Amino acid sequence: MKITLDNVVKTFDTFRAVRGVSLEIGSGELVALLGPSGSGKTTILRMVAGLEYADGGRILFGEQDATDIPVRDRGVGFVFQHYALFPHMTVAENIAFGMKVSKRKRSGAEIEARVNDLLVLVKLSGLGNRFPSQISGGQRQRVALARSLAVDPKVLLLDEPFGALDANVRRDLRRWLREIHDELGITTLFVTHDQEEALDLADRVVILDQGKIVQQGTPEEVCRQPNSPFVTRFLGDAHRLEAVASHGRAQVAGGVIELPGVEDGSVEIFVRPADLEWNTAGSIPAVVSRVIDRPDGRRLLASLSDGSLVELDVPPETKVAKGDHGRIAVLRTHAFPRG
Ligand SMILES: Nc1ncnc2c1ncn2[C@@H]1O[C@H](COP(=O)(O)OP(=O)(O)OP(=O)(O)O)[C@@H](O)[C@H]1O
Repeated sequence: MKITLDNVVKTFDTFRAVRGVSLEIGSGELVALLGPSGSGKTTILRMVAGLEYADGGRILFGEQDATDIPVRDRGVGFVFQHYALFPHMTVAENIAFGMKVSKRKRSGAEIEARVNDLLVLVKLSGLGNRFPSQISGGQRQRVALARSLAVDPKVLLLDEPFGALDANVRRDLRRWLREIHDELGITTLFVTHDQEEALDLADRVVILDQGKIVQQGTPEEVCRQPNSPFVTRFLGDAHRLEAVASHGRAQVAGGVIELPGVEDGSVEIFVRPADLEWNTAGSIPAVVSRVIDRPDGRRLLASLSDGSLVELDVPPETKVAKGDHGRIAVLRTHAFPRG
């Protein structure tokens, strides 16, 4: 089922939470809405679900205006971070609930078979008789997903479904969600404020700020070609330098940064830790002010001659210590004219 948002607006009292959002989610696509707190992600999801009404623009399910489709007929499945399971029902009863109250009547045997299939799908076979208090947080979210899938939704809406879980469980669950999505092919809209989660999971990432879409594209497109300082910073650690570009290069902190294709004038330049190399042939002099060891390498905090501090990653075997003098090579940058 394709979903189209056409210039959708939502105002709470006088506050405009969603300011003219246009977006198409293709049939079978997995799209992440990514943005800081308060950027309007949940409000958009709730409007697609029919839990909130847009006061401007249109939302289409396929070719049909969603306002003409009652909420229960939209074929939408939800999983929310705090959408608790019914505590007095077993896992199997929780999954069966939607089928029992659905307009479409199913026999007891049919429901039981479907619950068993879903338990296999979410890798919880054998746990159907447990109560929610007897399983882990990650398992509960898998039950919540199984419950939402039970009624064969055409669209799946997920609002920070793994938000309350620890980092390792989150990573496992999002890989698993991606596998389930690939198997079932349900059109999915996923809300998160976690960049890594969106980039890891989605076919397409839609970045929101203050109720507006500021960029959308594949994870590769938004990472490699962020279109603004906001997106560059929001997607990950980035150090900001101010400089004046001239003939495709700029003087920065006692060195030179190449800026191919950048127009002459005042620019802000962003560099990520992986964009920099600790290299005797580098152009920018620096002094190591701290070394942080990590499982996959070492992160250096290096001070530049202008007093700023940049972070860069070096291989784990690199011999470097606090106070060492060296040079930094800049491998790539994101530069924007200063308005
Ligand atoms: N029912 C409401 N009444 C008034 N204001 C609301 C209501 N719901 C949301 N808002 C406001 O609309 C803005 C967008 O909220 P929304 O929950 O959509 O943001 P979000 O991007 O999902 O944020 P978060 O990541 O914190 O959940 C916020 O400023 C919020 O305070």
